[in-house]
Amino acid sequence: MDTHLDRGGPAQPLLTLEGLQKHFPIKGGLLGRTVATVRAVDGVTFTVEKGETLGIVGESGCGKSTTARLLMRLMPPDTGSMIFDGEAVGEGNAGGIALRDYRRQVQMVFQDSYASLNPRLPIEDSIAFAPKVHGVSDTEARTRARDLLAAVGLAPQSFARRYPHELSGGQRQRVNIARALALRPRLVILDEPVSALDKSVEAQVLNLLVELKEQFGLTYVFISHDLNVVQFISDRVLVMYLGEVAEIGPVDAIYEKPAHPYTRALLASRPSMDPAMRRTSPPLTGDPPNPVNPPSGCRFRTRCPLAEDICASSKPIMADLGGGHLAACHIANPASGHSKAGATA
Ligand SMILES: Nc1ncnc2c1ncn2[C@@H]1O[C@H](COP(=O)(O)OP(=O)(O)OP(=O)(O)O)[C@@H](O)[C@H]1O
Repeated sequence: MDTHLDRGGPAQPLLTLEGLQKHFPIKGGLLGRTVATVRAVDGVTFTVEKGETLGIVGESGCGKSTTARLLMRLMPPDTGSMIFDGEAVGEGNAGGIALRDYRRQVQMVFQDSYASLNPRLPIEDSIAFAPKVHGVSDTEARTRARDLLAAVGLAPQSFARRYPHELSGGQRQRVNIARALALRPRLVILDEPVSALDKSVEAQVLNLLVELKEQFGLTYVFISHDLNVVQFISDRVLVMYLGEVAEIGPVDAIYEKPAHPYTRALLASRPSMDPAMRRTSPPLTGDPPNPVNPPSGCRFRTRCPLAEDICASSKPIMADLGGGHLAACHIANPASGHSKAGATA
C-alpha cells in the first residue's frame, strides 16, 4: 500500500537515481595499465514515476545502454544511489532491498530477440525458467508461461512447444516480453525493443506494450534512438548527451517546446521534422566528441550553434522550466542572464 498516496501527498517515485556514474577503464601496454577512461555515464540524476513510460533518447554512444544496465544492476555504478520504492538498492542487510529481490521486480527486454532465449528450449520452457528458479512449482510456472503467451498474442496451443528459430522476429520479441513478465515485475527496461523489427511489426509490438502496461500495472523505461517511437510510447522523455542528462520533461514539452539546443537539433534531424522548427534550429552535424575526453563546461558546446564563452568555462546546471521540464543549458535557462529567445521558442 502506498502511504504517500493514502495521505494525499505526492506519489513516491518508483525509482530514484542520483549522481549515477559508470566509467570504463581502457587498458593498454604490456602491463595492462589503465591508459584512459570512457565516461559512459557521468553523474546522471532522474526519477521513474509509478505507472509512467519514461523514454530515453540520444545518439549512439551517449550512454543509453549503460544506463539500462545500471538500472537492471547488471553491473554496479561507480558512485551514485538507486532508491527503489523508498528502499536503497543492493543493501538488503542494511534496511534496503536486496539485489535478488530488486532483480525480480525489474526486468529487461533487449533489441536482439534471439539473445535472451535458449535456442535448445521450447519457448514455454524459456518463459517458465525464471519463475522455477524463484521457487514456483513446475505446473504453476508452465501455467504462467501459457497465460503469458496468450497475453502477448501467441496462442499457447500452437506456440508453447515451438523453438525460437521457428518464430518470426516479431513473434520472438513477443516471447521475450512474456519472459520478462514471468516474474511479475513492476518495472520493465526496454532497450531498443522494436529497432530490429519491420515497421508494420514494430507498430503491433508497440501497441502490445501499451496494452500489457495497462493490464499488468507496469512502469516502463523505454530506450530508443528512434524519436518517433519514443514520442508515441512515452509520458516523459529524457535526452542524454555524452553520458549526461541534457533535458527531461513531459513528452509534449520535449517535442513541442524543446529547450536544449541538442534536443532541438535531434528533432530537426528527423526526416518528418516540422519545417518551421527546421528553420529556427539546424539539424545535427558531425559526431559526438570522444567520451574519453569530453569538452569542458557544456559537453554539447562544440556542436552548438548558440554556444557562448560561458558554455566552455562553466557546466550548466539543470534549470527548472516549469511543469516538470528541466534542461541543462546556460542559454535556455531564464535565470542565467544568457537566455536567448530562439533557445526556448
Ligand atoms: N564495457 C565497456 N567497456 C568500455 N567502453 C564501453 C563499455 N560499454 C560501453 N562503453 C562505451 O561507453 C559509451 C556509452 O556506450 P552505450 O552503449 O551506453 O551508449 P548507447 O547510447 O547505448 O549507444 P548505442 O545506441 O550505440 O547502443 C560508448 O563510448 C561505449 O563505447
